[in-house]
Amino acid sequence: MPPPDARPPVRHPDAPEPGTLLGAHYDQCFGCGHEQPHGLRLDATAGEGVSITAEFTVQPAHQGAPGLAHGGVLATALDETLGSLCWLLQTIAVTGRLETDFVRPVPVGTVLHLSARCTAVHGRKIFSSAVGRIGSPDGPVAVRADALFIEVPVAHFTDNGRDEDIKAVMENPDRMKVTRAFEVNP
Ligand SMILES: CCCCCCCCCCCCCCCC(=O)SCCNC(=O)CCNC(=O)[C@H](O)C(C)(C)COP(=O)(O)OP(=O)(O)OC[C@H]1O[C@@H](n2cnc3c(N)ncnc32)[C@H](O)[C@@H]1OP(=O)(O)O
Repeated sequence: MPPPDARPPVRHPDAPEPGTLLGAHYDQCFGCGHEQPHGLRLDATAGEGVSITAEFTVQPAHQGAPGLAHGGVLATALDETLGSLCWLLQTIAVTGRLETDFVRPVPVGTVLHLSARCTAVHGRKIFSSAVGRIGSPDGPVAVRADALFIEVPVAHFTDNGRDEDIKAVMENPDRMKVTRAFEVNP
């Protein structure tokens, strides 16, 4: 829960307009990267205020039980959607805590409609919530989550990421949309 002196989130003046398809922040991201063969390839769209909508289709590679999505995959979809809120805050942040409720089983082939909103900001801490619905934006709730993201410097990635992957991004910054959008210079 946000502390009492947390402030409401403020949409950054340079945030993408509502309705803008955000695209992958990194082509190898398991959540949104289009070069990641078994990833979720989640497509997120900027909403009003500090909110996001996103969709992903559950593939056979995402199974846990036969014909059903793995819970970890569903948590990833929530995590990725919540992470996309950073575009609207124009902040670089990572998940510190993700509390997930699995409400209904999600069959393979389902289009999961996700929505996320930032609820409060306190210093480096970003509080947010998300929900995933089956089949349509008004469909039955399958999963929901509350999250705490923590703002980090770029050094979080350059100091900790595997060298060859960091080097590959530095050699071709277009592989990582974030480096362009936030004018990050690793
Ligand atoms: C070339 C490169 C370009 C890079 C361009 C950028 C790319 C952008 C990609 C983004 C990608 C997104 C993808 C999807 C989102 C993921 O999945 S991100 C991946 C999963 N997450 C992680 O790997 C994070 C691992 N954890 C950590 O590194 C560290 O624990 C953290 C989260 C950075 C926090 O460490 P810290 O900076 O030392 O902060 P710390 O002082 O401990 O905590 C700060 C505050 O947060 C609170 N806090 C911290 N953790 C927690 C927790 N788990 N529960 C409750 N409170 C907590 C603390 O109590 C503290 O509160 P206050 O005292 O200020 O009130």
